[in-house]
Amino acid sequence: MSDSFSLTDLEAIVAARAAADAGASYTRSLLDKGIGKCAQKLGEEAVETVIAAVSADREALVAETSDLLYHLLVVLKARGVSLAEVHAELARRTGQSGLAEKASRPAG
Ligand SMILES: N=c1c2ncn([C@@H]3O[C@H](COP(=O)(O)OP(=O)(O)OP(=O)(O)O)[C@@H](O)[C@H]3O)c2ncn1[C@@H]1O[C@H](COP(=O)(O)O)[C@@H](O)[C@H]1O
Repeated sequence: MSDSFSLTDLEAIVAARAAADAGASYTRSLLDKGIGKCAQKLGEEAVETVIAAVSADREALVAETSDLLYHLLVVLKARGVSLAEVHAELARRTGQSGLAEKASRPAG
């Protein structure tokens, strides 16, 4: 399973669990607390990922990145944004260097 498991699979799990009973699902209980709590958890996991990266703890970095991606998908679900929209934006950006994009921005 892990070989083919993707963020799209996790997005589908989050969507299914959003319709579950809050007592049986962390996802549903988090969504019930509102976008503020979902976003707070995302921020916490981002900080924990940064700490794992800086401390060069490879195992922790994998674990914290997994928490971060899960909580990102919960926030996207809370805001009704699909992973397909994110994929489309990433695809739109391919072919342009990040440096070229930065240079094309208005000064300021
Ligand atoms: N990938 C995850 C995942 N990653 C992290 N977490 C949970 O995120 C929570 C946050 O971690 P913390 O250490 O901050 O926990 P905490 O202090 O208890 O959290 P809060 O009380 O602050 O919310 C933990 O309870 C983790 O279990 C996840 N919960 C669910 N999933 C996926 O979602 C699926 C559905 O889960 P349920 O919605 O619970 O059925 C699971 O099978 C997984 O595939």
